[in-house]
Amino acid sequence: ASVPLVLSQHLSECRILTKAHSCLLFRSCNAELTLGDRQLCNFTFLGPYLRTQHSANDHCSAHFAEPRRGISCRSGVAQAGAPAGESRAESAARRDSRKHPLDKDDISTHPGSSATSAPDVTVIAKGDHLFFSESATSWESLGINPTVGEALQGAGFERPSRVQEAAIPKILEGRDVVVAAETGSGKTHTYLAPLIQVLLDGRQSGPAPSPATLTPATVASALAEGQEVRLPLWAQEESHRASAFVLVLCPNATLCQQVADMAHALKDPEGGSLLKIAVVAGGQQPPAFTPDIVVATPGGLLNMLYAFDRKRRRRTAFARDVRYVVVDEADMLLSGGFARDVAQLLLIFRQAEKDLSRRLETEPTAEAESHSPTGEDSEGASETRNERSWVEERGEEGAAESSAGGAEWEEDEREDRRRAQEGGIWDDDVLAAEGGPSVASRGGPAGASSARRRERRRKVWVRSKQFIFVAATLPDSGKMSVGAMLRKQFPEAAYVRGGLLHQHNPRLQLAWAEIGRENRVAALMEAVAGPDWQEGRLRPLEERTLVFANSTDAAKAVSKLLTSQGLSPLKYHSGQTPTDKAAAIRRFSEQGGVLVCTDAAARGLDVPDVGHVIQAEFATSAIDFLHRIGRSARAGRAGRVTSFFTEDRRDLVEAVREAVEAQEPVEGAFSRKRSFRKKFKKYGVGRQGIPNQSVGRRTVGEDEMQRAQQRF
Ligand SMILES: Nc1ncnc2c1ncn2[C@@H]1O[C@H](COP(=O)(O)OP(=O)(O)OP(=O)(O)O)[C@@H](O)[C@H]1O
Repeated sequence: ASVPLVLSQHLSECRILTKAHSCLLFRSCNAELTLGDRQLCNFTFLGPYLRTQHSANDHCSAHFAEPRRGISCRSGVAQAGAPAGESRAESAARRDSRKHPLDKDDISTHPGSSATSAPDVTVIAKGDHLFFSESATSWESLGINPTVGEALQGAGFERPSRVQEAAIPKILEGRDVVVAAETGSGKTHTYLAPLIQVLLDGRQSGPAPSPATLTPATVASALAEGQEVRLPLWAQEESHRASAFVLVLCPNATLCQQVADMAHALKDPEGGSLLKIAVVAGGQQPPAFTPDIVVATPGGLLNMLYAFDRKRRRRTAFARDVRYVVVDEADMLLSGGFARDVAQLLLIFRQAEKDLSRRLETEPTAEAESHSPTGEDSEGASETRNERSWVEERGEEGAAESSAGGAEWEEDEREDRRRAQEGGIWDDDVLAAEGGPSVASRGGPAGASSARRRERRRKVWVRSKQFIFVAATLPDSGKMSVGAMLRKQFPEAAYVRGGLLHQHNPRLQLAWAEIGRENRVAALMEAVAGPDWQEGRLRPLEERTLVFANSTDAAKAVSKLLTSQGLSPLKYHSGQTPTDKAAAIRRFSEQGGVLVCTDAAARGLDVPDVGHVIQAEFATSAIDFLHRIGRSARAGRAGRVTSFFTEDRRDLVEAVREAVEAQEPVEGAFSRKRSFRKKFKKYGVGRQGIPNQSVGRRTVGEDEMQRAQQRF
């Protein structure tokens, strides 16, 4: 069992590099570094890092003094990170010249997780369109334990997908990970499986490891080196391990429920769910139990955290106990209308980490019993786990409190939002001054003036939370792109990039047709119902069909049109209640047929065997195009797409089509929108009159039909 040891550029840090079983190594242990027969030093294994001040050369090996979990002894050959004799300036120049390897085509792993080495990026081979990993890859070989492995197999997942193969070991290492991979590649289980395992491990492991492994001295010296130190779950006090939970953020209630259902489907041998899962979306009350996984929309979560909570215990306990934060559909959640809410949440979580870090540097144990993420919860510190639970804050008591303390919480929320807006998670320099008042304890005018007195805070702190960002599209050009911001804010993150990221899936057959007002109804009906529809011979649809329109009105009009022709389409758009939307998805999954929808259904929705995606109106951006077509050909299946477009979308379609036909990423078209439409508006080209469309059968009045056509 040889484990390569990699020494970083300045030989101040060693990192154990293992492919398959890396997770098993991330236990507390002391080890020694030797050079030939000579012992160089003893060192402490801090999470994924080994730290030593000593230089070494090619013949270093690591010996673990304390066997853990069946690993008796492992050793390996060290490779110097920098060529012999290279000066600091030379190595810096070499580093700078390195391109971010997200663009590479072949499978390649770039080890190194410190800020001084190349980013760790795994790019799944471009030429390989398979969904599954090599047959030799098993869940076990990725570090998944038998409990979770059997649960995955029980859910029908015999072996990992390629994205799972690449990303699960990195997540198990406890590092921040960015997974950017094509639609339908299995990203949800990529984070669910390892995080469920880590939580189960945390619940089951025995007493906390000796505090000697993480003393203020070791922490301070590690931080003094200017490097990140991680405090993984295993290194924390048992009570904190027990209360740790996973948060998954998703853009809407449907996707929250879908993730929760996927987690629920992983069963223990008795048929029960492995963990307790709660969905927090919309105006829902917090769950009546203490969940292990919370799947939430940003707005729903903020509502829960800021309402009915006079003593702020819920927010404090939540920020302290959330140890794993997954941002699904990260490009959407970190930009546009969601950005403010998500930045505010991430700011609270990172502030909790920093406050804990401060305590670790001064207090004598691995985690101070009384640590308080936002520095405001002194009374909560001595409470037991159940008493501290954020769930306890729900219910009538909270509702009664709301009228008394409402203004205060609103003040808190305003302040947190202001900070998030000012720069928040995207600008560390505005984070709290060392030793200064906490985020949430600032408020009102006093808070504003203390904010002005903020000092520059050191950027290195003990990391106790793990952040995972997941996306099927990740715009990465320009300083303000989500990709660039993630690189800046999470410089140590490992990346996994799908081979077909931002590309059309070759298992999808694409058809394109420019339509005008005169032929659009016929074209749509033929695409949905087949060429015989004019003769009134409507056959039952053989494949699940999704029809996209660009607005709720257009979706209603298309739906009416299809109904008028004898079809019974289901609908999914933002004009419906959450219950109606959930019912539509359920029926579509169970019975098939046609679902007419807006982009509300474009992202993340996983309905098995959608055979045909029709764009009755072409997407307004290349990103939406990728998400829409990604509802088909999921998990290695095939599918087809019919895209209708009108003249005003011609340039966007051309840009997308060119990339698709060249089998290249469509990134170049990401910024193209409705330039033709804008031109039309600008130069005053009016709408054409709408000629009567002769359709095969009419069950609605002529006027109504005309209105429907006009909107579509
Ligand atoms: N290892 C596996 N074996 C078989 N099926 C799998 C496996 N992993 C995931 N799947 C299935 O693949 C489908 C797509 O998975 P998932 O929804 O996680 O994709 P995704 O990458 O998140 O897509 P999107 O970007 O569109 O959200 C799901 O039906 C899921 O159950």
